[in-house]
Amino acid sequence: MASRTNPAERRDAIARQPRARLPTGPKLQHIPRGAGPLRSRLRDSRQAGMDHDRDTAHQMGQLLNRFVVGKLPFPELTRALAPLCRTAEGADALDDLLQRWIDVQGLGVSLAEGIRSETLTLAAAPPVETPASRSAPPRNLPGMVEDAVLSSFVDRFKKERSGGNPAAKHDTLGSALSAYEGLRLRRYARETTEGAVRPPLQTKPEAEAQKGMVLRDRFILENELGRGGMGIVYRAIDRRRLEAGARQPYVAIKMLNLSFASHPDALRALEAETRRTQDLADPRITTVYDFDRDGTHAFIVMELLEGVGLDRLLREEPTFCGSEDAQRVLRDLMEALAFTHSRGAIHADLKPGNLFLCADGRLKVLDFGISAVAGQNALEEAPISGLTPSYACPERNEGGPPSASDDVYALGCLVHLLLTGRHPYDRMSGSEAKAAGIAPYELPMLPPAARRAVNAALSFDEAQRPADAGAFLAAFTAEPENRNSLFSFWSARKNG
Ligand SMILES: Nc1ncnc2c1ncn2[C@@H]1O[C@H](COP(=O)(O)OP(=O)(O)OP(=O)(O)O)[C@@H](O)[C@H]1O
Repeated sequence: MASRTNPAERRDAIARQPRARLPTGPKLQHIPRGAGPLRSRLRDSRQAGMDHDRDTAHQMGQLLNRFVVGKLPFPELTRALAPLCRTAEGADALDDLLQRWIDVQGLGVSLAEGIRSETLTLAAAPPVETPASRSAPPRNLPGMVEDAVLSSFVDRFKKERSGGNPAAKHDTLGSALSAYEGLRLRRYARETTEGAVRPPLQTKPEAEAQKGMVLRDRFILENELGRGGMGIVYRAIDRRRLEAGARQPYVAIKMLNLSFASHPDALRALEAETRRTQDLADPRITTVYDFDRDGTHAFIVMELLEGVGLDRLLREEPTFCGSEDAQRVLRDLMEALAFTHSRGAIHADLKPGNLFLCADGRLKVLDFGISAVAGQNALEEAPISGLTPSYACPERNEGGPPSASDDVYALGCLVHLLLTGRHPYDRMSGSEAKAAGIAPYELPMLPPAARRAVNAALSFDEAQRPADAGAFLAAFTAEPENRNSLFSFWSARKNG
């Protein structure tokens, strides 16, 4: 096996690369409007002894404080800060204040940048003259009404859900959303016949999620972590946690594609699924805190993971495959799946992209059960990506409902990938591999029982596969050398 020096360190380095870290270096200086990112600026133009107007700084501090505790929305914060930043001293004071919040309060750099750039842009604009326009919200009225109506549906739904029959409650939300969608359609139809331009029904460009956006007056989107088939994942500050003095005020928010807003069935099923995931209290399963809506935005709030996705890790560090860390990932995955299958929960889209290696070496499984929703007949039109063909068994490729045995097939693929770096069927989908009549590669490093278990897991015939991950784990660890320590045979063979 290729020699590897400190894989954990290299992994940590990969995990660290793209992440915005809070600056620990020297303080930042004021630079002219429109110049580069906050953290990259130097302070060499700051005059020694230069002091900001104390009142201005105090006023700014109060505004920022109210924003962070959720009493002042982002647009109002920047509108209130802008007049204070029309002079170079004012802009300097804002920089100092933001820097202090970054250093002392843990305010995210990108959020600080967002506040700064929006404030300075507003400050550069000609002063607004009329009181009416000063207080006017930036958004159009129909959009606000729509957001308010949709929010009220969800609020009512949540209230009802907390005391009654779950089926009836879901129906309430579904029918309310459908009725509202119908009303919108009729309104647009009327406007069109009256000669007005028909706006798009599902997506409003101004409603796209972006950093700095505040959801439910609580979650502030800080920066994008990545994109998937269902939407965009953001790192966000949870003001409630911040107010409560939580050590970790950050969460991850998956903003679902805007098209979800017009699929009440999909939303309902997804919400039910995320609630089920909340019951899977297992440290290896990513914790889902909530499913919520704000206006046309539907989103899932999860624990924020620090580390690296396995898909990226395998791309950037191929020598990870076969390492003892990779074996540990496999063991954790097998045990996590055995646990969830024993609770009747299936994943239905296991793949490297849904496995996350935390900075402390722990495995976390993402998106549990979400893809299973896509398999339900009622959701044929749902905007959910569903499954990943090269990790899906033939019957699932052919549209069959998800089952624990699908996860076992994907697990077989992941054993190959993590031990050898190769997909057992050269990334073909289950159906393609079956049609081609090929067999999986051999895994000579495994003891015979474990090898048989993996081959059975990769069978194209569902009846030949272990029924669930518990059965797979039992077969995989059938030999005594495996049973004590799942992969002790590996180091024994390496050293032998
Ligand atoms: N809770 C989280 N904490 C930190 N990063 C996350 C979290 N959830 C997802 N991510 C990251 O966000 C990115 C997008 O995740 P997402 O689950 O949407 O993508 P995916 O699984 O590749 O897509 P698909 O929905 O098509 O399966 C990935 O890089 C993932 O590692």
